[in-house]
Amino acid sequence: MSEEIARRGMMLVLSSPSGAGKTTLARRLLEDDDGLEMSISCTTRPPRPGEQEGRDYFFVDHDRFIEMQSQDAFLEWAVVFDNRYGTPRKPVEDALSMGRDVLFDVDWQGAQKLRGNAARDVVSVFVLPPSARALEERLRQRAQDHEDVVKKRMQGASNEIQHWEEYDYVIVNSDVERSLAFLKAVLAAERVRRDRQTGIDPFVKSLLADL
Ligand SMILES: Nc1ncnc2c1ncn2[C@@H]1O[C@H](COP(=O)(O)OP(=O)(O)OP(=O)(O)O)[C@@H](O)[C@H]1O
Ligand SMILES: Nc1nc2c(ncn2[C@@H]2O[C@H](COP(=O)(O)O)[C@@H](O)[C@H]2O)c(=O)[nH]1
Repeated sequence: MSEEIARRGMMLVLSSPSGAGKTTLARRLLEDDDGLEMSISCTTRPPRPGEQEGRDYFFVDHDRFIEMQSQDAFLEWAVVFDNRYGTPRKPVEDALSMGRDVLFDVDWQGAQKLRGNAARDVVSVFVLPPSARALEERLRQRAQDHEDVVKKRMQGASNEIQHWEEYDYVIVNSDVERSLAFLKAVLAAERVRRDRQTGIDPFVKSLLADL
C-alpha cells in the first residue's frame, strides 16, 4: 500500500485575498487529516477576539520579531497590512524531515519565498471569493476587524489577486464543503506523485525481484 512507502513531506500553501476563507478551509482540512500539520506563524498584529496564542498565531511585539529575523528564525517573513508575519523555520523543517505535510496560510509574498526555497516541495493553492460583494460581506460578517481594517483589506484584495497565476491550483470558494473536497483531492493526488515517493524505487525493485 502506498501509505507504507516513504515519501518527502510537502508544503501545502494557501493564499487568498483577506476574507476569502483560507483559515476556515485550513481548520476543516486539519480536522480531517492526521498527516497534516499547520505552520503557526508569528505576527505583530494584535489578537482578534477568540484568537489563541500558539493555536492561531504566536503574537509577538515588533522588537521580538526583529530579533527573530536577525536569528534567521523565519523560513519567510513579510509585511502584510502594516504588520509583520513570519513562518517559524524549525517546526516546518522538523515536520518535513519526518515525512509529514505542512499547511501554510500565507500571502503571495510568503508563497513566493517558500517556492524560492523549496520549489519541488511546495504545492500552492489560491482561493478566490465568488464575487467582490461576497468578499466584503465575509470580512464584515467575521466581525472581528474595525471598519478601517476591513476597508484596507478590501483595497488590498486586487493586489493579492494579481498573483493568482503563480499558483498550482485555484479554487473559487463559493461553498466550504465543495472547496474542502477540492483541497482534499489536491492533497491526495500530490501525495502519490512519483517524485515525492522516495521509497517507491526500492519498492518496485523488490517487487520485480519477487516476480
Ligand atoms: N464558502 C464560504 N461561504 C460563506 N462564508 C464563508 C465561506 N468561507 C469562509 N467564510 C466566512 O468568511 C469569513 C472569512 O473567512 P476566513 O477568516 O477563513 O478568511 P481568510 O481568508 O482566512 O482571511 P484572512 O486572510 O483575513 O485571515 C469567516 O466569517 C468565514 O466563516
Ligand atoms: N508571508 C506571510 N503571510 C502570512 C503569514 N501568516 C499570515 N499571513 C497572511 O497575512 C494576511 C493577514 O492575515 P490575518 O490573520 O491578519 O487576517 C493573510 O493573507 C495571511 O495569509 C506568514 O507567516 N507569512
